Amino acid sequence: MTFRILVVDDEIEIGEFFTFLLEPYHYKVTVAVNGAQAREAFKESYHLAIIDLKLPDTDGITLLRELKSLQPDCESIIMTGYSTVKSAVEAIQLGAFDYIEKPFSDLSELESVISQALNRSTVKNETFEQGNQVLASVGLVTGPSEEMRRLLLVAEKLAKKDVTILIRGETGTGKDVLAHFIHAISSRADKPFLAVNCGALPENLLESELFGYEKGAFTGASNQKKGIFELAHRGTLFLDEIGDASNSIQVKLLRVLETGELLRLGGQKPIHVDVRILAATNANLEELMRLKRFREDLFYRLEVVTLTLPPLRDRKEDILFLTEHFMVRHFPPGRVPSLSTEALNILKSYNWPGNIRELANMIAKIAAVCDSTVILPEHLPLNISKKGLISGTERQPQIEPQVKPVENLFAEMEGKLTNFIEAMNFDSGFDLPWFLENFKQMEITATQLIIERSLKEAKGHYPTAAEILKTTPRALRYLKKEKH
Ligand SMILES: Nc1ncnc2c1ncn2[C@@H]1O[C@H](COP(=O)(O)OP(=O)(O)OP(=O)(O)O)[C@@H](O)[C@H]1O
Repeated sequence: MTFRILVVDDEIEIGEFFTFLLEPYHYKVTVAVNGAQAREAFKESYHLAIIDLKLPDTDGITLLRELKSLQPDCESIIMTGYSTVKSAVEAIQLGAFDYIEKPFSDLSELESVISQALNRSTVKNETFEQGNQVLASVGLVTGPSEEMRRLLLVAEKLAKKDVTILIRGETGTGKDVLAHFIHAISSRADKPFLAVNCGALPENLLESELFGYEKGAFTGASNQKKGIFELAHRGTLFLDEIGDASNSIQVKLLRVLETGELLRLGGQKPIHVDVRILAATNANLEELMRLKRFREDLFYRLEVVTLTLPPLRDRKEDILFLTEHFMVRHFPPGRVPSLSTEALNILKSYNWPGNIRELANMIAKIAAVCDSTVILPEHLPLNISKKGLISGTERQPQIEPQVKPVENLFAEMEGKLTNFIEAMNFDSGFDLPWFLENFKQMEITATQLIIERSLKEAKGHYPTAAEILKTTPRALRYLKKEKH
């Protein structure tokens, strides 16, 4: 079979190059040097189109769209330079098979991408198989949600490219598991994957954790220690909660990202590191940049490509799948219950501020107390069944709240707390009484903040404030005095 290939690039040499590269395979290569010629060429049918993103009279994305609508079976590969990687990702989302970066440094890789694209129907299944196995090995479950499927497809393509990826999404949407997936499917899979939570450690500890230190760099530095960047050499480093990194850490991170070199604390000699960076955040980095709390230069370095995980409330079709997965995980084997339609409907109408983490925790709690063979609405926690039922039975459209519901606070705090506690060092013990005492202090602070807020709303009028807080003026005065 003779494959017909269309190459669209304004550099004549590129067209000549592909003709030279592909003719020995007896492929028929047609070259177009601009959009007009490409559109003329679209009158013929092709098995594959290799399209440059930047063209004098149009752009590759527009051509790709037109080609997809005229010849849906024609595969496409996008050619891009470093500055246009973002558009290449958009092309993959539009259904392009892959993107290749110019200048071409590895001809065998180029040939391999082309032959994979030409054999897509068979290769597609293999890639999917591989993707599925890796998904299972990192514990990433997904259901029929089209948005997740597309995101994972793009993640899988990008995983192989070594580009820096910024993973965004609300707390508990699976940023951490997605980072594991990207590493596990990348060419670095057999090298280390190390993660550091930029919000969990005080600045000086984070700095020595990331960059290491030389002997004598500070009191207590009795030995030289490698930082996590060095330990992740040739592997992947996952910078979680990047929005929480201090300014000085941001400056140092930027230096490593720009130069590929770091200095240990107290060190003089730059150390070269080859690390693929994945970063994650649930913070509004644009807002942090506006407030000058996040550096723009670091932001643009990190978000070469952004993958945004949808909140669970926007992928309700996955709820059944995820719930069943967590039931299998948390219930004893042979005693995994089924989920009643009523309970499922409630889960689908709840808005899941803590996303998949909240769903997983809920199932774990049910598993601890319930030995029914069917999960019914009464087995669900009250806060979920009440909210779910209201929006479910009244069939109200799910309107995104303009103001944050208090459940979001708890879900976000639980997320932070889980990450923080996972990152803590228990080597020298843990002072639980001190910890609990501080926690009580937090309760006092929260109470005062809420009282102040309600008094502000009530313009200082205690009875109104008490009404807002569903308490009595007397109790309010008492709390205000007592908890100071
Ligand atoms: N697609 C998924 N399949 C199975 N489990 C998942 C999935 N996504 C998330 N989880 C589970 O939900 C919990 C939270 O996931 P993860 O830590 O990746 O979220 P996150 O977005 O990084 O949260 P945070 O912003 O709070 O750090 C974990 O227990 C994880 O195993």
